[in-house]
Amino acid sequence: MIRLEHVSKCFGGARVVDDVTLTIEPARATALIGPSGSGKSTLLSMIVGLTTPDDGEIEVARHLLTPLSAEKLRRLMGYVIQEGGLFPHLTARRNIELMARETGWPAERRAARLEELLQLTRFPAEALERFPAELSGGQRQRVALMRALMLDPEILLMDEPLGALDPLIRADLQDDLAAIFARLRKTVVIVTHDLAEAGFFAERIVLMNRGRIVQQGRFADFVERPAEEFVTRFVRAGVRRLSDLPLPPGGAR
Ligand SMILES: Nc1ncnc2c1ncn2[C@@H]1O[C@H](COP(=O)(O)OP(=O)(O)OP(=O)(O)O)[C@@H](O)[C@H]1O
Repeated sequence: MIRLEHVSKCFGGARVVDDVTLTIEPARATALIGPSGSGKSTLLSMIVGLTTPDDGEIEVARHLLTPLSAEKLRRLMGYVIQEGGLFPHLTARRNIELMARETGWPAERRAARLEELLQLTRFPAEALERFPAELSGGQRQRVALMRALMLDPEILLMDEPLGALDPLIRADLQDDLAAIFARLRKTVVIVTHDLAEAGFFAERIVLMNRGRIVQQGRFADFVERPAEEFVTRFVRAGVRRLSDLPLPPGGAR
């Protein structure tokens, strides 16, 4: 479980995360949505301990996140940053194995875990020796996901993992990611600015605007009980595209 209590962050005098209190339930996916600049990435970066809040408290797996505890707690979290963040001078294999090598995993253990991940993400083994620039956008995202999952963290944080992909590859990866989330049953927080995508991946959706949470709940709550005019507008903009998406595993949206 992840718990945020009255968390705020300012950059250059602007409050980009403003008094956010939020509980993220374990073993399920939560989508963090909102327009560009609403503070989603900053919130994720604070949860993973890379950005320090100015105010408030964050607890990860019942441990208080502090500059001292951050490094240890980060081991519980796999983090996929926007655009994947792969090291361009390392092959796909080296990118994926990076943390396991640093942690001192022997070669057999790394190979066994890599094999599981290749199956999970449907990544072709023969592409492991390629560099990120030699992979397609969708393959790069699969590599970034494998890297985040290598140490089998309890929590998976993904910042716009599908943002830069063309629509067909995006739809493929949406299907695969939804299936992976359902299979792994990890605590997943996925950032998107797309309501349709949020509804596809996550039972629980948290909508942010200007650094604040304006509403949280299921997709239907946003449609049937919008908390304010902004939610209605956001839903209207998103719903036009929702009918284009396949149903998630289990059927209901
Ligand atoms: N390191 C930083 N220094 C200064 N300003 C920052 C920094 N990081 C983020 N900001 C600002 O904070 C605000 C929120 O940014 P953030 O990236 O968290 O929003 P977002 O909702 O994730 O947006 P997007 O969907 O475009 O990624 C923006 O105005 C951004 O310019």
